[in-house]
Amino acid sequence: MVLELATISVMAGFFGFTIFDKHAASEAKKIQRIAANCGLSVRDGGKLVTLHLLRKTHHKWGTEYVYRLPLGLSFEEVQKKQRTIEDGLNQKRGLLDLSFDDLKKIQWKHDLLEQLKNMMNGGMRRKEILMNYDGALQIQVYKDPMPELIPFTEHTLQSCKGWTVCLGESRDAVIYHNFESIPHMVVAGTTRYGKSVFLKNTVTTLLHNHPEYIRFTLIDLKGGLAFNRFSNVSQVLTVAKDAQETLIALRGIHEDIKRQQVEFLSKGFEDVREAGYKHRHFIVIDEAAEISIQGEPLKEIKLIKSECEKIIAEIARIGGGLGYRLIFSTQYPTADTLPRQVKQNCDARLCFKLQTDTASQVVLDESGAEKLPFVKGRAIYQTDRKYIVQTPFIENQFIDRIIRPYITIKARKEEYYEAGTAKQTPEGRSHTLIIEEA
Ligand SMILES: Nc1ncnc2c1ncn2[C@@H]1O[C@H](COP(=O)(O)OP(=O)(O)OP(=O)(O)O)[C@@H](O)[C@H]1O
Repeated sequence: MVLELATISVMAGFFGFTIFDKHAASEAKKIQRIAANCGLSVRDGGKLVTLHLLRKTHHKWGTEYVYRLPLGLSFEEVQKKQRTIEDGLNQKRGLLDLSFDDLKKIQWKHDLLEQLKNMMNGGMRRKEILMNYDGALQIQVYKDPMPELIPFTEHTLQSCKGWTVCLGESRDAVIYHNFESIPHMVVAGTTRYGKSVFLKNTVTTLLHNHPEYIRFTLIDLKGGLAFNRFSNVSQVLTVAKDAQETLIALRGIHEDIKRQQVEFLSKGFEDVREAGYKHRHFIVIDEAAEISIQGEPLKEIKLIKSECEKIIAEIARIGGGLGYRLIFSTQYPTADTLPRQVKQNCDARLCFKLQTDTASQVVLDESGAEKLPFVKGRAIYQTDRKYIVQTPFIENQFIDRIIRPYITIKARKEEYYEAGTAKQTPEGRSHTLIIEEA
């Protein structure tokens, strides 16, 4: 350390300045300067005013700056410039801009000039920022970027208590979602950013932790590939691969919900907890846009999809208290593919990178998901609070090892769920796919 400090001083002398120059622009001022330069200012009494620093707090992860916004400037406008502020903070215009933290990252045995040059170009460990607003603008500047890969391990599995699943690591904590507190979830994100992997994390965790009480209906409208490995798990009632199979499965669930509702009413139970029911039925839909009626040219399929949408909305609306859990995943979030009733009743949202601010608004009611970095597994988890998480990556071999004890070779699902013919379901129900115009 002494040697390092000495080297810094020698270098400082070499470059003809003092690194810890108290006149060096502070990060707080730099943010104000960037804000003013990129138009985050308003004219007030003939003067241009921008963010006004209220306080700053140092944390072990970095620094939080709290600013007052001038009247006439909204948080939304500031959010649009998040990337500009982040880029500005990572730009080193001169050695004066290097902080002590930057210098601590230097590897003294390697080419110093090369590393300094790299730092000046914003290279090495890039700083990231997160913005929030609660009457004042909070900008958290993180010293280090988040990890880009968090493996899903035995420890991840063991750490999930009750009906929780691990959503990943945020800046300073491991974040879990509890399906007992918030029964339904929307998962959204552009293709190849981690939705299916998260759904597999969830199914594996819940199966491992509650094999005696869990039931799954897996609706895999991307060809059945993602959930195929779960199809012979005895707790999986069906893996539906198209609109017809989905409707048959959903009708069965709908009948159960209605029956259970009547039973609860007659017995005076408010919900599953009061009734002491330990079973939970998870309905996981991967690529829900495939059952949206929007753009469906075939009349018969349109009727099927329309009924699917109605039942899904009903599950979201009344299923929670009866032990049903909906996970609704889509890569195309629009007002059509994410029905209002589903959105309103899904109080948890996990949103991977999206392409546009509009798509982010549909899922989160605010922009932000389009600004996530191009990192697979990076997502915004939103309930009444908001976190940025790196979701754990689960290997297929790991899943196979965990689910092996629950696999039974069942008769092919088509025997139960053949479209157009009445057959017995694994639960002994009889279903005929008759489509009627509403
Ligand atoms: N949490 C993660 N951490 C690191 N890499 C991940 C993570 N999740 C996914 N990936 C990588 O991204 C790839 C695509 O992930 P996934 O299949 O989950 O995407 P998706 O969002 O479901 O895409 P699509 O909508 O096209 O099906 C994976 O094969 C894996 O390589």
